[in-house]
Amino acid sequence: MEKWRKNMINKNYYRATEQNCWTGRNDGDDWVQMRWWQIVQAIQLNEIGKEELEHSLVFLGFECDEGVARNKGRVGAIKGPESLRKVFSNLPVHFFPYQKIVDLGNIICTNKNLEEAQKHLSMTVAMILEKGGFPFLLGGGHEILYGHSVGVRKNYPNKKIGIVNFDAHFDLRKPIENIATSGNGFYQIAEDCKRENNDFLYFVLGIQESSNTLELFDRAKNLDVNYILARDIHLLNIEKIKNELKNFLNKTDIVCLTIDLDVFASADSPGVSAPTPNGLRYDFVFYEIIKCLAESKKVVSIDFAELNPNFDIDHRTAKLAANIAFDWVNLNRDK
Ligand SMILES: N=CN[C@@H](CCC(=O)O)C(=O)O
Ligand SMILES: [Mn+2]
Ligand SMILES: [Mn+2]
Repeated sequence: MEKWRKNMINKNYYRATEQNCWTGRNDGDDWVQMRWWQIVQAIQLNEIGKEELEHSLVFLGFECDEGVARNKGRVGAIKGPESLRKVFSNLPVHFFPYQKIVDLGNIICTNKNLEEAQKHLSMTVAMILEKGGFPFLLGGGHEILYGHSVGVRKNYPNKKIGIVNFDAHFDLRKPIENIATSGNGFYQIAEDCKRENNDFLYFVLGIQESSNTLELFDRAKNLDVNYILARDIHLLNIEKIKNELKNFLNKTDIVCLTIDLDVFASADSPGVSAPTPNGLRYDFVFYEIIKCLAESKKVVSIDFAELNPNFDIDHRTAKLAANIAFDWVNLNRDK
């Protein structure tokens, strides 16, 4: 029996999604009338065969905010996956029959054992990739990133893996006694890279000077992190940003994309642990960056992190994430 399958039969870290959680407005059954809820197929982890994930976008939730709690943030991201599924449900289908969507359910962390939950996440991500799917991960605190990236590394041990992060924060805190949090995922990855003799290829866009200490800036410099401040992400700089991103992408074979929703302005994205009043907008510039990533054809997986429905006025943050998801799928559809 495959290792991931054996582990998943122990249900401590996994909850399947019921098909009926995918529901929404019904405009009819013709494919030009359809919404995502009508095409998503909920499949239990232990039921899948190879053909079911091939060329599929595969949702996998990470019901966890233990990393946020350990980082002294506002908890609530454990309910992020549920909220994301709700807003994704009503998105119109602009790609059928090009794109199949599967929902594999959630990795859960109900016992504070974050490290074990991250292991299960990584195992499942590796399995999805191995079976030809595109992991589309629904957080969860930004501790989702570590499990995500370890899973990608498992499946691609010899590739140059770049990580592109949209975030107000570097997430380069030094772990105390090896404890994972939502604020140290990139430090953990940097350490792994050092140990395994891999390049640490990290590009982060949207950094706020006022949300990161000089120590973190220093660490970013020492680790050769490419970063662009939120303040420098605007129309006048668009060619420069795209060039920097393309130069980074050229150093990589494949890329994981992670979107910490606190990168956006808190007016648009209030539902996070650490809101950012002067964050990014989802405007033309952000779309151009996403388009540049899609055109590279190097992105193998995505996660959305830090959605905290407790503070999400009008579901603004979840809907913003849904818009990114919508654009991402349409930018990548086969024409
Ligand atoms: N995931 C990262 N979170 C931020 C939290 C900042 C805050 O709570 O204000 C960090 O660790 O720096
Ligand atoms: Mn952040
Ligand atoms: Mn983060």
